[in-house]
Amino acid sequence: MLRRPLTRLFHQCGVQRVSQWRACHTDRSNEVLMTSHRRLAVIHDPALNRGTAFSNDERERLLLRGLVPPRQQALQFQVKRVMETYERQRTDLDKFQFLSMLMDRNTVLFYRILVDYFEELAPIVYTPVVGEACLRFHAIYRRTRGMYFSVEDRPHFRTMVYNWPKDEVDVIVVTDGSRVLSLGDLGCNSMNIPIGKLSLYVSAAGVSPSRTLPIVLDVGTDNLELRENPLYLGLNRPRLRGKEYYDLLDEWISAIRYRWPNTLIQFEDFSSLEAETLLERYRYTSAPCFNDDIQSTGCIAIAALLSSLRARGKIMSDVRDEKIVCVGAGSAGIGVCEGIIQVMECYDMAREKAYKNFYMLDENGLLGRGRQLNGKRAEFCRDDMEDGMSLLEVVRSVRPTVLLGLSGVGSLFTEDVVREMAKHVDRPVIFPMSNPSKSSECTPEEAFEWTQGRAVVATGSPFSNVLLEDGRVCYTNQANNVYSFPGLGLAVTVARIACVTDEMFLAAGRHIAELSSDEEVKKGILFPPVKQLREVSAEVAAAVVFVALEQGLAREKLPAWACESHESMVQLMKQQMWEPKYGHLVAE
Ligand SMILES: NC(=O)C1=CN([C@@H]2O[C@H](COP(=O)(O)OP(=O)(O)OC[C@H]3O[C@@H](n4cnc5c(N)ncnc54)[C@H](OP(=O)(O)O)[C@@H]3O)[C@@H](O)[C@H]2O)C=CC1
Ligand SMILES: CC(=O)C(=O)O
Ligand SMILES: [Mg+2]
Repeated sequence: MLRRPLTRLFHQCGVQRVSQWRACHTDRSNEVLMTSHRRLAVIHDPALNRGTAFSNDERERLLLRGLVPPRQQALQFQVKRVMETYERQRTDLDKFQFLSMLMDRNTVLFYRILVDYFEELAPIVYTPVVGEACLRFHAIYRRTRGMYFSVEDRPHFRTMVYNWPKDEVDVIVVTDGSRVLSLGDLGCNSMNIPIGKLSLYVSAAGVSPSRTLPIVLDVGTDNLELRENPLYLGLNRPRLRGKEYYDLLDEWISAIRYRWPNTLIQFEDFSSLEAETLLERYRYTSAPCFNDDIQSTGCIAIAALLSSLRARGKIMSDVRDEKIVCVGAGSAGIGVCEGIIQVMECYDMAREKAYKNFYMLDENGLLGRGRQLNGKRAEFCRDDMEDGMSLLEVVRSVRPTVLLGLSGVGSLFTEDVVREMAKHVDRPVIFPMSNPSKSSECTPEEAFEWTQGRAVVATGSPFSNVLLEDGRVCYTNQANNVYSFPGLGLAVTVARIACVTDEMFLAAGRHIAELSSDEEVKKGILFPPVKQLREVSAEVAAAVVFVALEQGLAREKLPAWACESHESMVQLMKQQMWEPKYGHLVAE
């Protein structure tokens, strides 16, 4: 990606004269993989392995003759074989494991099928199945991937970062496993989350896989069941908290920055208090970082809401008139409502006034009069309403236009609630955004049935469209932060963005809202489907880069032609994407 050019192409050289080999992906990113391995070492390195696809020439030069079956096969036939075996896996968890093993075996082949069959495979490597895989991580563990930094490693953080074999890392996704989807504290079992997120950076935005690094911070867990399980792979100690926790995080981030000063860090699935504190602590002081659950979720919610205005025949500035009930006042709920407030501000609404459009509930009901709260939550507290009102009472009294679910609790949007809402609005906007699927506040089927197909629906995990009894098809959307973070990562990598700002997510969200045609949005299709995520990511990346240029945060000098228009910037972003295909092997 706008970096090292290919140096020496060396096809013809004989093996005796060659001491080192370089596997080179002649993809558009001009990425060069270095290796001094030969024979089985090449086959056992997923970044270099190409299994039956090694050419005769490569077999000769890498001393692989006889170590792979004789017939040379093109990638497309490998894809066919892999997909046939994949289809034979019995359960979703079997499919997850099958794909993990493929990822460990052959990077190009893994990403080829992930890109080509994205719609079918994303729910396996990502939500919902990744949740099940985290619950079972200790039981199904096969091979290490990424890095673990535990409390006990603390004195070694600065040196252990050098144990990672790559000098160049574009994106790190890190979790402390304290709030994994809606599954709670899973400690070290959370590793599949950063791995899954990074596989989306690669497949959905063309970030180079060799430049990604998944990390778990093992600061202990309060999940006693896991701790007492002899197969659990994390430390058997309670979670570190307070000053000690933040000191450890400071040391970790300083070690990371010591080796990789410009790498993008994505904070993922930290529990709310830590998520918000860490974001405020590092967002402006340390090179690019963001919190996915707060900021990227805000981005896709902005997109879904603005697009829903189009679906309802309104204009974008009508966002100021929305009455929004948000169930869930954690990092995602706050991130989403904060994002929508920023949109309202864009349409000249004062922030203090904008808060009045929101009604937020937590486990104790409405955040109302007299509730003692800290931080951003306090701003959403309604002094004009009784504290603790139930969701049904709130919906009855407020008559909301929008109902958001970010509670992590399935089935909270009951028939009573949805029918009550639908009495007062033509097209109720219902976004049950919690993950995984069983935590969805309602299913699209329920939302459509209880509103006679009038609802505009977007869920966090994927659900199918719904066929009503009268033959109408009702469309569902996946309002998931996967629409946001891969494109952001591509933008940060290509333009070497120094700092990730809220304005970048805002611009991306507003742009995604315009990607569907009028005809599509009228049907309730709010943005392009996940199978078009590569295109969406290029659009998101372009929108983000323009904000970075405006804010003086892009350190890379981008080609002038690309800066001429949004379309040209999209073009540049597409050109910079890593493509899963075999390049030529070249020698050093
Ligand atoms: N679609 C997407 O892209 C994304 C979805 N999410 C999903 O959002 C959900 C929440 O994430 P996050 O905010 O980080 O989690 P948190 O645990 O921080 O927050 C959950 C919030 O829901 C509240 N809550 C719990 N039970 C109820 C209930 N019965 N009624 C009303 N409110 C309730 C909690 O209340 P209290 O504070 O009292 O405990 C808390 O405010 C998860 O399922 C996550 O997977 C997250 C990020 C992205
Ligand atoms: C999607 C996501 O980030 C979450 O559910 O936490
Ligand atoms: Mg998350």
